[in-house]
Amino acid sequence: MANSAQAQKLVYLVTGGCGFLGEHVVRMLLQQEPRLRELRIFDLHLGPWVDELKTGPVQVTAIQGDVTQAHEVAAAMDGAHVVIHIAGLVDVFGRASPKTIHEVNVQGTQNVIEACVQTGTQFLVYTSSMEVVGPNIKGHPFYRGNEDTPYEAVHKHPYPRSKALAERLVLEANGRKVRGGLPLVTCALRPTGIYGEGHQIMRDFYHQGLRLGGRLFRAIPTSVEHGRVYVGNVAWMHVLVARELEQRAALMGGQVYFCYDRSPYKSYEDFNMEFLGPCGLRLVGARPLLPYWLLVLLATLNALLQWLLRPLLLYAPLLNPYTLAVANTTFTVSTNKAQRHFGYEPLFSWEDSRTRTIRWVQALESSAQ
Ligand SMILES: NC(=O)c1ccc[n+]([C@@H]2O[C@H](COP(=O)([O-])OP(=O)(O)OC[C@H]3O[C@@H](n4cnc5c(N)ncnc54)[C@H](O)[C@@H]3O)[C@@H](O)[C@H]2O)c1
Ligand SMILES: CC(C)[C@@H](O)CC[C@@H](C)[C@H]1CC[C@H]2[C@@H]3[C@H](O)C=C4C[C@@H](O)CC[C@]4(C)[C@H]3CC[C@]12C
Repeated sequence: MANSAQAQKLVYLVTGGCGFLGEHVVRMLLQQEPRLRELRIFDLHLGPWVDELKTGPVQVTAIQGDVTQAHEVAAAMDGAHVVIHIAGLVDVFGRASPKTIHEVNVQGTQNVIEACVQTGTQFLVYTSSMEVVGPNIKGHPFYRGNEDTPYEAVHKHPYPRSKALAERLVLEANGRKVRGGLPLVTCALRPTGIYGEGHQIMRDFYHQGLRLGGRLFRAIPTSVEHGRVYVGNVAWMHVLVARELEQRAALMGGQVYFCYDRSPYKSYEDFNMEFLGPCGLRLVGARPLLPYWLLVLLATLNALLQWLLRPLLLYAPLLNPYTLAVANTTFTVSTNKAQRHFGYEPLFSWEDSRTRTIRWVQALESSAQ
């Protein structure tokens, strides 16, 4: 989109801008936000691709930093009009300690909020998660619910707990006075399971299938629906919210929005096969090949092994008691709150999202050969 000089006046800060979702948000901002003068990409691990972005009309500033370090966040925030806070430890596999997950996801978010107040940044978009809601520890299904659907959100696992605490901090900060006396306007976006180019778990499933002779073995009943949303549509919703938050502060401030598109409702495994099937993998079994009690036993053994091996090496398989429980609990959303509040419509159709993801997996195939 042509950037006229007078329109380019805003400075955006994206934390976690080099991650799976972050990279898509960064690229979407450069394509779709004409008011951008400077885009600051703040991440613990900067990607080499960031340098390629520095040739355009928008000033792209890569900042290697840690959201747990308040002074680093404040320095990156100084002069920014909007912050999109994506950085987080997405760990349900026991790779990081509960303390570290809390430090990054909760304290890191608090540092972002305080940096907004100190520096005068007035608009904060937070990437929350469906897991703030559920599935809960009781395994209650959430069937095509929306932002107002009653549900007992009870968490024990460090990751969902941290996302729920962080989201609450963000929503409670809405209306606080920032430097200069204006109110902080915040909102939180809750993606369900994101898929698309760069999704590490999809990559893991693909490589697992290659190792097993092109086969994956069904573990989850086909009847269990799991909400999924294409990364490009999640990125688009972030861009749109960041753009509309100023004009619609009274309506959007302090609100949560599920991220959704027209991706079909399926079991987690059947949904993955939409992309892995065309790339030569086969899902064996019309129903789970093992009884649920045996899967629970195997998941528990994995957790025990992880604990025993931790002093020697990191053993973090996909199957553990938490991932099995989540995979086995229906959690889908059906809402139009984002459309009603700020005119969101998915930018990518299901067919386009599927094609783009298949092409990405196929590229993995060629790089694996
Ligand atoms: N992937 C999903 O299915 C999904 C679904 C819902 C919500 N989310 C949320 O979206 C956000 C991004 O998730 P993702 O899947 O892109 O994960 P990711 O791990 O690919 O990206 C996270 C990014 O944050 C950075 N980061 C981690 N710790 C940091 C720190 N201390 N300081 C600065 N940067 C740090 C990482 O380097 C990485 O680039 C997370 O907040 C996650 O909770 C993800
Ligand atoms: C080994 C089998 C049981 C296999 O089917 C396990 C799948 C399991 C690894 C995934 C099933 C559901 C996923 C989670 C869901 O998509 C939502 C999430 C919220 C987001 O904030 C972070 C990622 C995740 C927790 C996601 C992680 C993988 C699953 C548990």
